[in-house]
Order: sequence, then C-alpha cells, then structure tokens
Amino acid sequence: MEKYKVVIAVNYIHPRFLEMIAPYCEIIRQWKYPEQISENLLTQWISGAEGLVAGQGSPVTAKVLAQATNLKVITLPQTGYNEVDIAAATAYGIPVGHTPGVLTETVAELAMAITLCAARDLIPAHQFVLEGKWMEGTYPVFGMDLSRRTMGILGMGAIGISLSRRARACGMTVIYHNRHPRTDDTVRCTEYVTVDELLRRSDVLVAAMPLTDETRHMIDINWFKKMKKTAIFVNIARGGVVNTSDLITALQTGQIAKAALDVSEPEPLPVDHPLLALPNALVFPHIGSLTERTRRDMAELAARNLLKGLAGNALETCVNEKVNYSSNS
Ligand SMILES: NC(=O)C1=CN([C@@H]2O[C@H](COP(=O)(O)OP(=O)(O)OC[C@H]3O[C@@H](n4cnc5c(N)ncnc54)[C@H](OP(=O)(O)O)[C@@H]3O)[C@@H](O)[C@H]2O)C=CC1
Ligand SMILES: O=CC(=O)O
Repeated sequence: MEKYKVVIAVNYIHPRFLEMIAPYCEIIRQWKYPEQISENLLTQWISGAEGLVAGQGSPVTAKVLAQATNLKVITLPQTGYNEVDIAAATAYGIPVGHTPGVLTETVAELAMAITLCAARDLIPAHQFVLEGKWMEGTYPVFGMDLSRRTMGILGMGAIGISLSRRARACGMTVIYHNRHPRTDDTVRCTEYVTVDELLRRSDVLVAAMPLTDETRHMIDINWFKKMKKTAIFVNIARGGVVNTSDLITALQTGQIAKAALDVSEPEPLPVDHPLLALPNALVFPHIGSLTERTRRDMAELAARNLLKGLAGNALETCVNEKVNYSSNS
C-alpha cells in the first residue's frame, strides 16, 4: 500500500501521534527547530502533501493553501485554530481537525491553579522560604481570598463552563460574557452580563475565548480602566487577545492588581521582555493542557482526524464542518 504523504509543520509532536500514523503515512517534511516555520518554506513544502500537521506557530495562510493542491486534510493537535486561515481552507474544501473536549477539564484546572497562585501570592511565598527569609519573620504580603469574590469569564465555552464549576466550588459568584447568552443548563448559577458590567464587577477576569479577527487585542487599556484596581486578570486563551503593552501599563500604574498568564504574545516570551520584570505578573509557558494523559488523548484524536481525512472519511472534530467529508457524501 502506498503511504499518504504528510508534512509536519509544528516543532513538537507527541510520540503517540507518530506511532499511530506510522503504518499509513510517510512524513515527507518535518519542522524541528524552536522558532516557527516561515510562510515561504511552508508554501514550498505543502505542494506534495496530502496531510498537514499544523498548530502553534505554523502559518497556514491563504498563500500556503493556494499551493496545497493535493491536500486532503489539516490536523491540529490542539483546540485553538487561529494559526489557520479557516476561510481559505473552507474555500479549498479542506477540513481542519482540532482537539476540543479532551483537554477541557485539564485547561480549566490550570486556569484555577494560576488564579489561586496569583490571589494567594503562592510563588513569591515559596521563593521567600527558599531564600531563607522565613527565618527573619513571617511572610509580609496579604493574599486575596476567592470566596465571596466574583469571577468574570469572557468566553463561556467548554473551558469557561468547566472553570465556572471550579470557581463556584471555591465560593465565587460567576458572571460571564459571550456574543450570545447561553441558553443551556451548563450555565446554571451563573449570570450573563454586558462587557462593561463584566469589567466593573469582576475580582478575577478570565479570558477564555478564541483568538479571532474580532478578539485580537480586544482587551486594552480602555478595558483595564474599567476594572477594579484590586482585580486579577487571567489569560488562558491566547496572548493575542490582549494588547500586551496596555497590560504592562495597567500593571505598572495599579490600574489592576495582578495578572496570571498561561499564554503570551509572543511565545515563547524572551527573558528580557518587560512583562517579566513586573512583580505583579505571573507568566507560565503555555501549559494549560500539559499533562501526560491529556496530551496523549489530544495526540490520538489528532491522529484519528488525520487518518480519517486522508481516507476521505469524516473527521471526528472538525472546525469547518461545512467541508467535513461526511457532509459531502
Ligand atoms: N491555554 C491553553 O493551553 C489552551 C487554550 N485554549 C484556548 O481556549 C479557547 C477556548 O476553548 P474552548 O472553551 O474549548 O472553546 P469553545 O468554542 O467551547 O468556547 C469559546 C467561547 O468563546 C465565546 N466567544 C467567541 N468569540 C467571542 C467574543 N468575541 N467575545 C466574547 N466571547 C466570545 C464563544 O461564545 P459566542 O460564540 O457566543 O461568542 C464560546 O462560548 C481556544 O480557542 C483556545 O484558543 C484552548 C485549549 C488549551
Ligand atoms: O493552546 C492550546 C490549545 O489546545 O489550543
């Protein structure tokens, strides 16, 4: 049997993914460097590919897709699909697979964890012990308790809902904003509010929406000015939903109290980036779904989506359902 020709344009791929596709696919090109692959190089590589593995940092633009004459499927071993021009993929009839669902609880758990780290000053407190300062006196910084506070979630989707359950378990009131209020039972005990009300009332504001043309740099200084000066801003969505220099200003001027960020713009964040010089910003290296079990589940779902698409069968989790194979047959 002739193997399908596949290009891997992400610099890390879980071994389980490679193991699952090995009997059916020949990897004709694989990007292995820490920086992201350039649009020009991907444009050259794509012409012979039937399958493309893309994701964090791979620019699957309209220019790249215009050369993808043999491409049957794109698979992303992640949920966010902001790296792919979905309109162009759809126009070319190429289904794009991603991995929602299998990582939801894991990412919500991380969101809750970094919220707690920021609220209770956990990392500086640990540092205080490591530096031997405890011998000189008690830890001098008061934290903020979460119970009887309000969490505002911007983007009440799968991850937002899972996070809202955790926040309520901590005794928080949960309010949220989406473009459309949810009508299902999952948002029971939460309140839909306008953006202005979300900003005004939140003690913790969490960004959990996708990065799109509409949300890019949506959270800016005008938003921070409407927030409480004691508020914590948490980002588990994408760095690009925030104007980073405005966030730095807000943290420097006391417009908000703290930030806890699983994602940043750029990624990776260089060590001399001004965000890292701020004592009230906690930055984590995009580890929302980084557990052994979840990454394996994501790898397996991404591999199944690739193999199904290559065989002309419906992807299990498709971003552009309109061009998924089942809807064509
Ligand atoms: N840090 C990490 O490791 C991870 C980060 N992510 C990020 O989290 C994002 C969300 O994932 P998930 O919850 O599964 O996605 P979902 O699609 O389930 O939820 C997204 C929610 O965002 C809302 N939304 C979309 N656009 C806007 C907008 N302009 N303003 C306000 N709300 C908006 C949607 O509601 P409506 O359409 O009504 O507006 C929807 O409820 C992903 O796109 C990804 O970027 C995902 C996984 C891991
Ligand atoms: O950020 C990770 C993802 O799955 O999206």
